[in-house]
Amino acid sequence: MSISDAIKKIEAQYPHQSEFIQAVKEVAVTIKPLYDAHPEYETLKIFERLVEPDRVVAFRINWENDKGEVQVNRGWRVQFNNSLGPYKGGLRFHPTVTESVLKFLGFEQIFKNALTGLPIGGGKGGSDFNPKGKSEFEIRRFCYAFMRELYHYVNKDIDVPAGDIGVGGREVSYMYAMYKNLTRESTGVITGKGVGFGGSLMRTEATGYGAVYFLESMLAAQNDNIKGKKVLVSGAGNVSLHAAEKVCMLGGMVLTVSDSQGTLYDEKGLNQERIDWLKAQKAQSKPLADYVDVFGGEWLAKQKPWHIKADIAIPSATQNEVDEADAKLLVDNGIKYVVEGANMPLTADAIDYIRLYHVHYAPGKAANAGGVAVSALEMSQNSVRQYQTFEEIDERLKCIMKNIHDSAAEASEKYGQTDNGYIDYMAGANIVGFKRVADALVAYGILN
Ligand SMILES: NC(=O)C1=CN([C@@H]2O[C@H](COP(=O)(O)OP(=O)(O)OC[C@H]3O[C@@H](n4cnc5c(N)ncnc54)[C@H](OP(=O)(O)O)[C@@H]3O)[C@@H](O)[C@H]2O)C=CC1
Ligand SMILES: O=C(O)CCC(=O)C(=O)O
Repeated sequence: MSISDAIKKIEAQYPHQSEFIQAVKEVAVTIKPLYDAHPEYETLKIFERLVEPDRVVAFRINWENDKGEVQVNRGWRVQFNNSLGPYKGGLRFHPTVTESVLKFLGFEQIFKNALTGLPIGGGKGGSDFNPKGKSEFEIRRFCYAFMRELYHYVNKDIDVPAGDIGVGGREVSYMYAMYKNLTRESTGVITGKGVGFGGSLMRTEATGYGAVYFLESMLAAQNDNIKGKKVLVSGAGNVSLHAAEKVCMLGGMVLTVSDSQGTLYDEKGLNQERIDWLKAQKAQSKPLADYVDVFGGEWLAKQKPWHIKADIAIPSATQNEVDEADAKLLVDNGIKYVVEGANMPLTADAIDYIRLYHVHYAPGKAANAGGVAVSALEMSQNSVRQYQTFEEIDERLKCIMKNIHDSAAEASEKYGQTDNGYIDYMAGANIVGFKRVADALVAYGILN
Protein backbone atom coordinates (compact mmCIF):
# COMPACT_ATOMS: atom_id res chain seq x y z
CA MET A 1 0.00 0.00 0.00
CA SER A 2 1.41 3.40 -0.99
CA ILE A 3 1.93 6.19 1.56
CA SER A 4 -1.10 8.09 0.25
CA ASP A 5 -3.31 4.97 0.44
CA ALA A 6 -2.10 4.34 4.00
CA ILE A 7 -3.16 7.89 4.90
CA LYS A 8 -6.56 7.40 3.27
CA LYS A 9 -6.93 4.21 5.30
CA ILE A 10 -6.28 5.90 8.67
CA GLU A 11 -8.51 8.85 7.70
CA ALA A 12 -11.35 6.40 7.05
CA GLN A 13 -10.58 4.32 10.13
CA TYR A 14 -10.01 7.15 12.61
CA PRO A 15 -11.93 10.16 11.22
CA HIS A 16 -12.07 11.91 14.61
CA GLN A 17 -8.35 11.58 15.39
CA SER A 18 -7.38 14.91 13.82
CA GLU A 19 -4.16 15.44 15.79
CA PHE A 20 -2.94 11.95 14.94
CA ILE A 21 -3.71 12.37 11.23
CA GLN A 22 -1.97 15.78 11.24
CA ALA A 23 1.21 14.24 12.69
CA VAL A 24 1.19 11.35 10.20
CA LYS A 25 0.72 13.67 7.21
CA GLU A 26 3.60 15.87 8.34
CA VAL A 27 5.94 12.89 8.24
CA ALA A 28 4.45 11.50 5.03
CA VAL A 29 4.99 14.62 2.90
CA THR A 30 8.69 14.71 3.66
CA ILE A 31 9.84 11.08 3.47
CA LYS A 32 8.75 10.40 -0.11
CA PRO A 33 12.25 10.73 -1.68
CA LEU A 34 13.62 8.25 0.89
CA TYR A 35 10.68 5.88 0.44
CA ASP A 36 11.00 5.94 -3.33
CA ALA A 37 14.71 5.13 -3.06
CA HIS A 38 13.95 2.03 -0.94
CA PRO A 39 11.48 -0.30 -2.68
CA GLU A 40 11.89 -2.80 0.19
CA TYR A 41 9.99 -0.36 2.45
CA GLU A 42 6.96 -0.64 0.21
CA THR A 43 7.31 -4.42 -0.19
CA LEU A 44 7.31 -4.82 3.58
CA LYS A 45 4.53 -2.21 4.01
CA ILE A 46 6.67 -0.21 6.44
CA PHE A 47 4.61 3.00 6.39
CA GLU A 48 1.29 1.17 6.74
CA ARG A 49 2.74 -0.77 9.70
CA LEU A 50 4.21 2.32 11.35
CA VAL A 51 0.96 4.30 11.46
CA GLU A 52 -0.77 1.55 13.45
CA PRO A 53 0.43 1.37 17.08
CA ASP A 54 1.58 -2.00 18.41
CA ARG A 55 -1.20 -1.60 20.99
CA VAL A 56 -3.25 1.02 22.79
CA VAL A 57 -4.05 0.10 26.37
CA ALA A 58 -7.00 1.95 27.91
CA PHE A 59 -8.09 1.70 31.51
CA ARG A 60 -10.34 3.26 34.14
CA ILE A 61 -8.92 5.06 37.15
CA ASN A 62 -11.02 5.23 40.30
CA TRP A 63 -9.83 7.57 43.02
CA GLU A 64 -11.30 9.59 45.90
CA ASN A 65 -11.27 13.36 46.23
CA ASP A 66 -10.79 15.20 49.53
CA LYS A 67 -14.51 14.97 50.26
CA GLY A 68 -14.36 11.18 49.99
CA GLU A 69 -16.30 11.21 46.71
CA VAL A 70 -15.36 8.61 44.11
CA GLN A 71 -13.94 10.11 40.91
CA VAL A 72 -13.53 8.27 37.62
CA ASN A 73 -11.01 9.11 34.89
CA ARG A 74 -9.75 7.47 31.71
CA GLY A 75 -6.11 6.45 31.29
CA TRP A 76 -4.16 5.23 28.26
CA ARG A 77 -0.76 3.95 27.25
CA VAL A 78 0.00 3.94 23.54
CA GLN A 79 2.82 1.46 22.87
CA PHE A 80 3.56 2.63 19.36
CA ASN A 81 6.72 0.99 18.15
CA ASN A 82 9.59 -0.79 19.91
CA SER A 83 11.84 -1.69 17.02
CA LEU A 84 14.76 0.34 18.43
CA GLY A 85 14.25 -0.41 22.14
CA PRO A 86 11.66 -0.33 24.96
CA TYR A 87 8.68 1.96 24.36
CA LYS A 88 9.67 5.35 25.78
CA GLY A 89 7.68 8.55 26.19
CA GLY A 90 5.94 10.71 28.73
CA LEU A 91 2.60 10.73 30.52
CA ARG A 92 0.30 13.73 30.15
CA PHE A 93 -2.39 14.66 32.69
CA HIS A 94 -4.65 17.27 31.12
CA PRO A 95 -8.41 17.50 30.42
CA THR A 96 -7.72 17.69 26.66
CA VAL A 97 -6.07 14.26 26.58
CA THR A 98 -7.74 11.84 24.15
CA GLU A 99 -6.60 8.77 22.29
CA SER A 100 -5.94 10.97 19.24
CA VAL A 101 -3.64 13.30 21.20
CA LEU A 102 -1.72 10.39 22.68
CA LYS A 103 -1.43 8.67 19.30
CA PHE A 104 -0.01 11.85 17.72
CA LEU A 105 2.45 12.19 20.57
CA GLY A 106 3.39 8.50 20.43
CA PHE A 107 3.87 8.63 16.65
CA GLU A 108 6.16 11.68 16.93
CA GLN A 109 8.03 9.99 19.75
CA ILE A 110 9.07 7.03 17.53
CA PHE A 111 11.10 9.28 15.21
CA LYS A 112 12.26 11.68 17.93
CA ASN A 113 13.67 8.80 19.92
CA ALA A 114 15.30 7.37 16.80
CA LEU A 115 16.94 10.76 16.17
CA THR A 116 18.67 10.65 19.58
CA GLY A 117 20.68 7.64 18.37
CA LEU A 118 19.87 5.86 21.65
CA PRO A 119 18.13 2.46 21.90
CA ILE A 120 14.56 3.57 22.67
CA GLY A 121 11.23 2.94 20.95
CA GLY A 122 8.23 5.26 20.94
CA GLY A 123 5.22 5.44 23.27
CA LYS A 124 3.08 7.94 25.14
CA GLY A 125 0.34 7.87 27.74
CA GLY A 126 -1.72 9.87 30.14
CA SER A 127 -5.15 10.71 31.42
CA ASP A 128 -7.93 13.26 31.06
CA PHE A 129 -7.42 14.03 34.78
CA ASN A 130 -7.14 17.79 35.38
CA PRO A 131 -4.51 18.54 38.04
CA LYS A 132 -5.56 22.23 38.21
CA GLY A 133 -7.31 23.10 41.45
CA LYS A 134 -6.58 19.70 42.99
CA SER A 135 -5.02 19.49 46.46
CA GLU A 136 -1.63 17.89 47.10
CA PHE A 137 -3.43 14.85 48.58
CA GLU A 138 -5.71 14.52 45.57
CA ILE A 139 -2.75 14.60 43.18
CA ARG A 140 -1.03 11.94 45.25
CA ARG A 141 -4.10 9.70 45.36
CA PHE A 142 -4.60 10.08 41.60
CA CYS A 143 -0.95 9.23 40.80
CA TYR A 144 -1.10 6.13 43.00
CA ALA A 145 -4.38 5.05 41.37
CA PHE A 146 -3.00 5.68 37.86
CA MET A 147 0.08 3.51 38.46
CA ARG A 148 -2.05 0.82 40.11
CA GLU A 149 -3.52 0.30 36.63
CA LEU A 150 -0.50 1.16 34.47
CA TYR A 151 1.96 -1.16 36.26
CA HIS A 152 0.51 -4.20 34.46
CA TYR A 153 1.90 -2.90 31.17
CA VAL A 154 5.27 -1.27 31.99
CA ASN A 155 8.68 -2.55 32.97
CA LYS A 156 12.27 -1.28 32.63
CA ASP A 157 12.84 -3.46 29.53
CA ILE A 158 9.37 -3.13 28.00
CA ASP A 159 7.97 0.36 28.41
CA VAL A 160 9.45 3.25 30.37
CA PRO A 161 7.18 6.31 30.88
CA ALA A 162 8.21 9.79 32.10
CA GLY A 163 6.59 13.22 32.57
CA ASP A 164 4.88 15.59 30.14
CA ILE A 165 2.23 18.33 30.60
CA GLY A 166 0.87 18.12 34.13
CA VAL A 167 3.38 15.46 35.18
CA GLY A 168 6.64 16.62 36.78
CA GLY A 169 9.05 15.25 39.38
CA ARG A 170 6.42 15.13 42.13
CA GLU A 171 3.96 13.04 40.10
CA VAL A 172 6.71 10.75 38.74
CA SER A 173 7.91 10.07 42.30
CA TYR A 174 4.40 9.13 43.48
CA MET A 175 3.96 6.79 40.51
CA TYR A 176 7.38 5.25 41.03
CA ALA A 177 6.56 4.67 44.71
CA MET A 178 3.39 2.77 43.76
CA TYR A 179 5.27 0.69 41.18
CA LYS A 180 7.91 -0.24 43.78
CA ASN A 181 5.23 -1.04 46.29
CA LEU A 182 3.38 -3.37 43.90
CA THR A 183 6.37 -5.11 42.35
CA ARG A 184 9.10 -4.84 45.05
CA GLU A 185 11.48 -3.79 42.24
CA SER A 186 13.84 -0.80 42.34
CA THR A 187 14.43 -0.38 38.64
CA GLY A 188 14.41 2.31 35.98
CA VAL A 189 10.74 1.76 35.11
CA ILE A 190 10.04 5.49 34.88
CA THR A 191 12.35 8.44 34.29
CA GLY A 192 12.39 11.93 35.77
CA LYS A 193 12.61 10.47 39.27
CA GLY A 194 13.98 12.55 42.12
CA VAL A 195 17.75 12.86 42.13
CA GLY A 196 18.95 10.69 45.03
CA PHE A 197 16.57 7.78 44.34
CA GLY A 198 17.49 6.97 40.78
CA GLY A 199 16.71 10.22 38.98
CA SER A 200 19.28 11.75 36.66
CA LEU A 201 20.81 15.16 37.18
CA MET A 202 19.74 17.53 34.39
CA ARG A 203 16.55 15.68 33.37
CA THR A 204 14.50 18.68 34.57
CA GLU A 205 16.49 21.11 32.45
CA ALA A 206 17.17 18.81 29.50
CA THR A 207 14.31 19.56 27.11
CA GLY A 208 14.55 23.35 27.32
CA TYR A 209 18.34 23.44 27.35
CA GLY A 210 18.48 20.91 24.50
CA ALA A 211 16.16 23.06 22.35
CA VAL A 212 18.49 26.01 22.80
CA TYR A 213 21.54 23.88 21.97
CA PHE A 214 19.74 22.93 18.76
CA LEU A 215 19.06 26.62 18.08
CA GLU A 216 22.77 27.39 18.58
CA SER A 217 23.63 24.87 15.85
CA MET A 218 21.02 26.39 13.51
CA LEU A 219 22.45 29.85 14.09
CA ALA A 220 26.01 28.60 13.59
CA ALA A 221 24.94 27.05 10.25
CA GLN A 222 23.98 30.60 9.18
CA ASN A 223 27.22 32.08 10.64
CA ASP A 224 25.26 33.72 13.41
CA ASN A 225 24.89 33.34 17.18
CA ILE A 226 22.40 33.98 19.95
CA LYS A 227 24.03 36.97 21.66
CA GLY A 228 21.67 39.94 21.84
CA LYS A 229 18.88 38.15 19.94
CA LYS A 230 15.32 38.87 21.08
CA VAL A 231 13.40 35.70 21.84
CA LEU A 232 9.69 34.97 22.31
CA VAL A 233 8.95 31.93 24.47
CA SER A 234 5.43 30.59 25.00
CA GLY A 235 4.38 28.51 28.00
CA ALA A 236 5.71 28.83 31.52
CA GLY A 237 6.25 25.19 32.36
CA ASN A 238 9.20 22.86 32.45
CA VAL A 239 10.27 23.27 28.82
CA SER A 240 9.59 27.01 28.52
CA LEU A 241 11.33 28.18 31.67
CA HIS A 242 14.42 26.08 31.05
CA ALA A 243 14.60 27.19 27.42
CA ALA A 244 14.32 30.79 28.65
CA GLU A 245 17.01 30.15 31.26
CA LYS A 246 19.48 28.76 28.70
CA VAL A 247 18.82 31.62 26.26
CA CYS A 248 19.67 34.09 29.06
CA MET A 249 22.77 32.10 30.03
CA LEU A 250 24.01 32.37 26.43
CA GLY A 251 23.39 36.12 26.16
CA GLY A 252 20.01 36.19 24.39
CA MET A 253 17.10 38.34 25.55
CA VAL A 254 13.84 36.59 26.45
CA LEU A 255 10.91 38.99 26.10
CA THR A 256 7.94 36.73 26.89
CA VAL A 257 6.60 33.66 28.59
CA SER A 258 2.90 32.74 28.63
CA ASP A 259 0.30 30.34 29.94
CA SER A 260 -3.35 29.48 29.29
CA GLN A 261 -4.38 32.84 30.80
CA GLY A 262 -2.19 35.18 28.72
CA THR A 263 1.29 36.47 27.98
CA LEU A 264 3.84 38.15 30.18
CA TYR A 265 5.85 40.71 28.19
CA ASP A 266 8.96 42.27 29.71
CA GLU A 267 10.82 44.44 27.20
CA LYS A 268 13.80 44.62 29.61
CA GLY A 269 14.19 40.87 29.17
CA LEU A 270 14.20 38.09 31.76
CA ASN A 271 17.23 37.31 33.91
CA GLN A 272 18.04 34.48 36.32
CA GLU A 273 16.37 36.20 39.30
CA ARG A 274 13.14 36.69 37.31
CA ILE A 275 13.19 33.14 35.96
CA ASP A 276 13.71 31.73 39.47
CA TRP A 277 10.76 33.83 40.62
CA LEU A 278 8.64 32.47 37.74
CA LYS A 279 9.62 28.88 38.56
CA ALA A 280 8.58 29.36 42.19
CA GLN A 281 5.34 31.08 41.18
CA LYS A 282 4.33 28.28 38.78
CA ALA A 283 5.34 25.58 41.29
CA GLN A 284 2.74 27.07 43.63
CA SER A 285 0.18 27.37 40.78
CA LYS A 286 0.08 31.15 41.28
CA PRO A 287 -0.71 33.61 38.44
CA LEU A 288 2.02 34.74 36.04
CA ALA A 289 0.39 38.18 36.06
CA ASP A 290 1.76 38.84 39.61
CA TYR A 291 5.19 39.30 37.97
CA VAL A 292 4.21 42.80 36.86
CA ASP A 293 3.80 43.99 40.48
CA VAL A 294 7.28 42.72 41.37
CA PHE A 295 9.38 43.39 38.26
CA GLY A 296 7.28 45.56 35.94
CA GLY A 297 6.52 44.63 32.34
CA GLU A 298 3.04 44.04 30.92
CA TRP A 299 0.42 41.35 31.41
CA LEU A 300 -1.42 40.70 28.12
CA ALA A 301 -4.53 38.86 29.27
CA LYS A 302 -5.80 36.16 26.88
CA GLN A 303 -3.12 37.03 24.29
CA LYS A 304 -0.39 34.95 22.70
CA PRO A 305 3.16 36.36 22.31
CA TRP A 306 3.44 36.20 18.51
CA HIS A 307 2.61 39.85 17.69
CA ILE A 308 5.77 41.11 19.44
CA LYS A 309 8.84 42.07 17.36
CA ALA A 310 11.75 39.68 17.89
CA ASP A 311 14.30 37.46 16.14
CA ILE A 312 13.48 33.98 17.41
CA ALA A 313 10.35 32.16 18.61
CA ILE A 314 10.38 29.08 20.84
CA PRO A 315 6.77 27.85 21.16
CA SER A 316 6.87 25.55 24.20
CA ALA A 317 3.31 25.23 25.55
CA THR A 318 1.17 22.78 23.60
CA GLN A 319 0.05 21.43 20.20
CA ASN A 320 -1.39 23.76 17.56
CA GLU A 321 -0.78 26.90 19.64
CA VAL A 322 0.59 28.69 16.53
CA ASP A 323 -1.95 28.86 13.69
CA GLU A 324 -1.61 30.42 10.23
CA ALA A 325 -2.62 33.90 11.46
CA ASP A 326 0.05 33.66 14.18
CA ALA A 327 2.58 32.50 11.58
CA LYS A 328 1.85 35.64 9.54
CA LEU A 329 2.47 37.74 12.64
CA LEU A 330 5.77 35.97 13.23
CA VAL A 331 6.93 36.65 9.67
CA ASP A 332 5.70 40.28 9.75
CA ASN A 333 7.50 40.84 13.05
CA GLY A 334 10.88 39.75 11.77
CA ILE A 335 11.16 36.27 13.28
CA LYS A 336 13.97 34.41 11.51
CA TYR A 337 14.03 31.17 13.55
CA VAL A 338 11.21 29.04 14.98
CA VAL A 339 12.31 26.26 17.32
CA GLU A 340 9.59 23.93 18.61
CA GLY A 341 10.05 23.30 22.34
CA ALA A 342 6.56 21.76 22.47
CA ASN A 343 5.29 18.82 20.44
CA MET A 344 3.61 19.98 17.20
CA PRO A 345 2.94 23.56 18.39
CA LEU A 346 2.53 24.75 14.77
CA THR A 347 -0.49 23.78 12.68
CA ALA A 348 0.21 22.38 9.22
CA ASP A 349 -0.79 25.75 7.67
CA ALA A 350 1.52 27.65 10.01
CA ILE A 351 4.44 25.39 9.06
CA ASP A 352 3.74 25.90 5.34
CA TYR A 353 3.58 29.66 5.84
CA ILE A 354 6.85 30.12 7.70
CA ARG A 355 8.68 27.75 5.37
CA LEU A 356 7.41 29.71 2.40
CA TYR A 357 9.14 32.77 3.85
CA HIS A 358 12.29 30.75 4.58
CA VAL A 359 12.04 31.18 8.34
CA HIS A 360 14.49 28.60 9.72
CA TYR A 361 12.27 25.99 11.34
CA ALA A 362 13.21 23.21 13.80
CA PRO A 363 10.42 20.65 14.31
CA GLY A 364 9.76 19.41 17.84
CA LYS A 365 10.89 15.87 17.17
CA ALA A 366 14.40 17.23 16.57
CA ALA A 367 14.53 20.31 18.78
CA ASN A 368 12.92 18.95 21.94
CA ALA A 369 14.58 15.53 21.86
CA GLY A 370 16.97 16.51 24.69
CA GLY A 371 14.44 15.51 27.34
CA VAL A 372 13.96 11.97 26.19
CA ALA A 373 17.70 11.67 25.47
CA VAL A 374 18.54 12.44 29.11
CA SER A 375 15.74 10.06 30.14
CA ALA A 376 17.56 7.34 28.19
CA LEU A 377 20.77 8.29 30.02
CA GLU A 378 18.79 7.92 33.28
CA MET A 379 17.79 4.40 32.18
CA SER A 380 21.42 3.45 31.62
CA GLN A 381 22.50 4.97 34.95
CA ASN A 382 19.75 2.92 36.65
CA SER A 383 20.90 -0.27 34.88
CA VAL A 384 24.48 0.08 36.12
CA ARG A 385 23.33 1.62 39.44
CA GLN A 386 25.57 4.66 39.13
CA TYR A 387 25.12 8.39 38.76
CA GLN A 388 26.76 10.73 36.29
CA THR A 389 27.58 14.34 37.13
CA PHE A 390 25.68 17.36 35.82
CA GLU A 391 28.65 18.29 33.67
CA GLU A 392 28.95 14.82 32.15
CA ILE A 393 25.29 14.78 31.21
CA ASP A 394 25.34 18.33 29.89
CA GLU A 395 28.25 17.37 27.60
CA ARG A 396 26.34 14.28 26.35
CA LEU A 397 23.24 16.42 25.78
CA LYS A 398 25.18 19.01 23.77
CA CYS A 399 26.71 16.28 21.68
CA ILE A 400 23.36 14.53 21.06
CA MET A 401 21.65 17.79 20.03
CA LYS A 402 24.50 18.67 17.68
CA ASN A 403 24.36 15.20 16.13
CA ILE A 404 20.60 15.54 15.59
CA HIS A 405 21.13 18.95 13.99
CA ASP A 406 23.96 17.76 11.76
CA SER A 407 22.27 14.55 10.65
CA ALA A 408 19.03 16.40 9.80
CA ALA A 409 20.99 19.06 7.86
CA GLU A 410 22.93 16.35 6.02
CA ALA A 411 19.75 14.48 5.04
CA SER A 412 18.16 17.74 3.87
CA GLU A 413 21.16 18.25 1.57
CA LYS A 414 21.36 14.60 0.42
CA TYR A 415 17.67 14.38 -0.51
CA GLY A 416 17.69 17.71 -2.33
CA GLN A 417 15.69 19.69 0.18
CA THR A 418 18.32 22.36 0.95
CA ASP A 419 17.58 25.47 -1.11
CA ASN A 420 20.22 28.19 -1.37
CA GLY A 421 21.50 27.60 2.17
CA TYR A 422 17.96 27.20 3.58
CA ILE A 423 18.09 23.87 5.43
CA ASP A 424 14.83 21.90 5.54
CA TYR A 425 15.15 20.52 9.09
CA MET A 426 11.62 19.14 8.93
CA ALA A 427 12.37 16.94 5.94
CA GLY A 428 15.86 16.10 7.24
CA ALA A 429 14.67 15.06 10.72
CA ASN A 430 11.77 13.01 9.38
CA ILE A 431 14.03 11.23 6.88
CA VAL A 432 16.73 10.38 9.45
CA GLY A 433 14.27 9.23 12.13
CA PHE A 434 12.13 7.27 9.68
CA LYS A 435 15.12 5.57 8.06
CA ARG A 436 16.52 4.31 11.37
CA VAL A 437 13.19 2.75 12.32
CA ALA A 438 12.38 1.46 8.83
CA ASP A 439 15.80 -0.20 8.48
CA ALA A 440 15.29 -2.01 11.79
CA LEU A 441 11.87 -3.19 10.63
CA VAL A 442 13.34 -4.42 7.34
CA ALA A 443 16.00 -6.34 9.28
CA TYR A 444 13.29 -8.00 11.41
CA GLY A 445 11.22 -9.11 8.40
CA ILE A 446 7.54 -9.00 9.20
CA LEU A 447 7.74 -9.30 12.97
CA ASN A 448 7.43 -5.99 14.89
N1 LIG B 1 8.63 17.89 29.81
C1 LIG B 1 9.41 17.41 28.86
O1 LIG B 1 10.51 16.93 29.12
C2 LIG B 1 8.99 17.47 27.44
C3 LIG B 1 7.88 18.17 27.04
N2 LIG B 1 7.61 18.30 25.70
C4 LIG B 1 6.46 19.06 25.26
O2 LIG B 1 6.60 20.43 25.68
C5 LIG B 1 5.30 21.02 25.89
C6 LIG B 1 5.22 21.58 27.30
O3 LIG B 1 5.47 20.54 28.23
P1 LIG B 1 5.92 20.84 29.74
O4 LIG B 1 6.69 22.10 29.80
O5 LIG B 1 6.54 19.58 30.23
O6 LIG B 1 4.53 21.01 30.46
P2 LIG B 1 4.17 21.84 31.77
O7 LIG B 1 2.95 21.22 32.30
O8 LIG B 1 5.35 21.95 32.65
O9 LIG B 1 3.85 23.29 31.19
C7 LIG B 1 2.91 23.50 30.19
C8 LIG B 1 2.80 24.99 29.98
O10 LIG B 1 2.04 25.21 28.80
C9 LIG B 1 0.89 25.99 29.13
N3 LIG B 1 -0.25 25.54 28.35
C10 LIG B 1 -0.79 24.30 28.33
N4 LIG B 1 -1.86 24.28 27.51
C11 LIG B 1 -1.98 25.54 27.01
C12 LIG B 1 -2.86 26.16 26.10
N5 LIG B 1 -3.86 25.47 25.54
N6 LIG B 1 -2.66 27.49 25.81
C13 LIG B 1 -1.66 28.18 26.38
N7 LIG B 1 -0.79 27.65 27.26
C14 LIG B 1 -0.94 26.34 27.56
C15 LIG B 1 0.64 25.76 30.60
O11 LIG B 1 -0.13 26.83 31.12
P3 LIG B 1 -1.16 26.60 32.34
O12 LIG B 1 -0.28 26.38 33.53
O13 LIG B 1 -1.96 27.83 32.37
O14 LIG B 1 -1.94 25.38 31.94
C16 LIG B 1 2.07 25.71 31.11
O15 LIG B 1 2.60 26.99 31.25
C17 LIG B 1 4.29 19.92 25.56
O16 LIG B 1 3.98 19.99 24.20
C18 LIG B 1 5.12 18.64 25.81
O17 LIG B 1 4.59 17.52 25.12
C19 LIG B 1 8.43 17.78 24.73
C20 LIG B 1 9.53 17.06 25.09
C21 LIG B 1 9.84 16.76 26.46
O1 LIG C 1 11.56 11.60 28.84
C1 LIG C 1 10.76 10.89 28.25
O2 LIG C 1 10.77 9.67 28.25
C2 LIG C 1 9.60 11.47 27.48
C3 LIG C 1 9.72 12.84 26.99
C4 LIG C 1 8.51 13.14 26.17
O3 LIG C 1 7.41 12.79 26.52
C5 LIG C 1 8.67 13.84 24.90
O4 LIG C 1 9.79 13.85 24.37
O5 LIG C 1 7.67 14.37 24.39
